[in-house]
Amino acid sequence: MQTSIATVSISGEFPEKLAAIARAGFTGVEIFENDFLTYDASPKEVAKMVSDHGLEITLFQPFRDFEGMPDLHRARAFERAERKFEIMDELGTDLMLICSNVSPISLGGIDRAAADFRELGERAAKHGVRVGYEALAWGRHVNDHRDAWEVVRRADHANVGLILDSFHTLARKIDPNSIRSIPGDKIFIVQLADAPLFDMDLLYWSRHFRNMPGEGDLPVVDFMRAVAATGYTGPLSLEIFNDQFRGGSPRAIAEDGHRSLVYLMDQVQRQEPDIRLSAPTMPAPIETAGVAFVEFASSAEDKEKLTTLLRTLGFSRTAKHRTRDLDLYIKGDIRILINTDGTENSFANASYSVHGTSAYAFGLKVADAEEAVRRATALGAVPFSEPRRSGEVPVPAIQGVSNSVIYFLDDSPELSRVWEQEFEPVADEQTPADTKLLRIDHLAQTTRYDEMLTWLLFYGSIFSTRRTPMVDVVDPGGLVRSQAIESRPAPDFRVTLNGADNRKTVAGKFLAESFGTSIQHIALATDDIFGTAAGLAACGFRALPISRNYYDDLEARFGLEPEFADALRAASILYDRDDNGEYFQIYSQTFGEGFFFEIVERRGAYNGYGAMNAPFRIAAQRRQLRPDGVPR
Ligand SMILES: O=C(O)c1ccc(O)c(O)c1
Ligand SMILES: [Mg+2]
Repeated sequence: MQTSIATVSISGEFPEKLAAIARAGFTGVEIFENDFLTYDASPKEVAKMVSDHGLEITLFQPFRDFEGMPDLHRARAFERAERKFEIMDELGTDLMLICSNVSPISLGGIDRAAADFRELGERAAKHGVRVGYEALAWGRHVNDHRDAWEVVRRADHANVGLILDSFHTLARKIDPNSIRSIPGDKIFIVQLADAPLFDMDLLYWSRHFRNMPGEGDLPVVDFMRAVAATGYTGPLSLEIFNDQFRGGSPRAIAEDGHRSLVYLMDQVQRQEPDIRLSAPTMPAPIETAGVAFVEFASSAEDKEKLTTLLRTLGFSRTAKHRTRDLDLYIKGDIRILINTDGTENSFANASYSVHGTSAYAFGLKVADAEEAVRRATALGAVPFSEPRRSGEVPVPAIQGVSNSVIYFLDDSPELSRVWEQEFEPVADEQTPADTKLLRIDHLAQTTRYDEMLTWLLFYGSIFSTRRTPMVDVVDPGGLVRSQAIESRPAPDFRVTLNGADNRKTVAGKFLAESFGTSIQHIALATDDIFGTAAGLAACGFRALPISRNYYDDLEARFGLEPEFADALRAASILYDRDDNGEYFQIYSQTFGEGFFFEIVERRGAYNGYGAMNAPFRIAAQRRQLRPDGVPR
């Protein structure tokens, strides 16, 4: 599988772009003419830079306003094209993209366009190059790949072919299956891009909001299945115009791009098993059966606040590691580890030094832990391992969001032994009451807004998941965007990703002051919220106090019985309801730089996260962080 990406997709200067593209594993690059024109080097020098990176130039583009021009302009268009053919010779590439004409003076007519392309094909042949015709979604006369194909078919020249671009086809809602009848050898290159669904001017949408396949809402997999059915075996080339990517990290964007292509082809292969694709093979998307544990990094002095908080939540210290300073707290099915191991080469220790006390790792229950790592690494994730001490079980792991670690546990004899083998039980003081906590409902990870797509793609490609729509959460300090990813078929593993733009929001402050820790809160599930509230009170838990106004509004909004509203208010329980069921939430006070626990009960088939309640939670947290409401 030849992978390629257009230079426009990546930020930075030309050399930086090329380095990032090569490093991410692409074999080819589309030279976007402007990137080349604005860079001060001869075509030969650029050719050398590209080949020094082990890359091939798959395409030179775009050439605009060529076909169907009135006479005088027509001659000029051919002269312009020939000048570019000369440059292409020095660049060492043989394919140029011609996008459909947008000029108001251009004349329509399929046969006129075909005649122009036939003549251009003749000239291209003399230069030993080929030209490909792409229908821009906003082309003046040609804006549909089916019409572009008809032009190419009628031009009937070996050096003239079709260029498909998923955005142009899918943005216009053209059935991608119309591609299946095009001969694969007449498709000269395939450009791929996804985009979030917006009802917006096509050109503006395309130039600013494209994103990597799998990051948006377009049916790029269906598009690519149709392309694969034609027998096309040429490069898959990303062409992503995105304002955020232009300013992003060249390396991260290139890595996301490569992951998106590998993931796309994996999906195509699974859905089109009869087509032989040269895509890497890997295990199927990982199904997860929930969070096995969350591990905090801390120090002997610092851990007290956390252990106190855990005790008020009804946890007790159940076991300790046989050779490390690592304590295990259990409540229900929830396992929390506190790692205060000060060994110099321990990742927990390094993590604590940078971030302070924080949840730096979690473990997921899967069917086959080794296989999970194999899929993740096939998709570009980095395996994680640490020096082991004698008696320690090697638990397969990968690096996760922002320097976190994801471990995988399965029921194999070796891995299912890990708790008994590595930990010895301790007789701990029991908490005074049962808080009825059962399991981890979800993990909430905070990232910078511009990294959200990276992590959505990370989880979405490796695991079998579904995404909920993105919601805006208003913090007085700015907007925080939140999107949940849930395991499929059963939503046993849920992550909410919260993207913070600035450090004035509660989420942004947490991110800034913990130097990029990701897990900001852990939601624990109960099936008896009022029983839990009573247990928590007996354990000395102090809930985040919620304003009276909230409850008055709640009562009115849902028409609650006053006694029920009073019960909610008395225990600082937040409430939500939709057509599927009900949701109850209790928040802990914040800890450290803004970490907290949440306790939730889902009744019926409620599947949300109480987004409507988030502003009230945030306001309450801001009151706590500083009396005047501004987080320090
Ligand atoms: O936005 C554009 O003009 C443009 C140019 C070249 C392309 O290949 C494309 O898809 C869009
Ligand atoms: Mg294109």
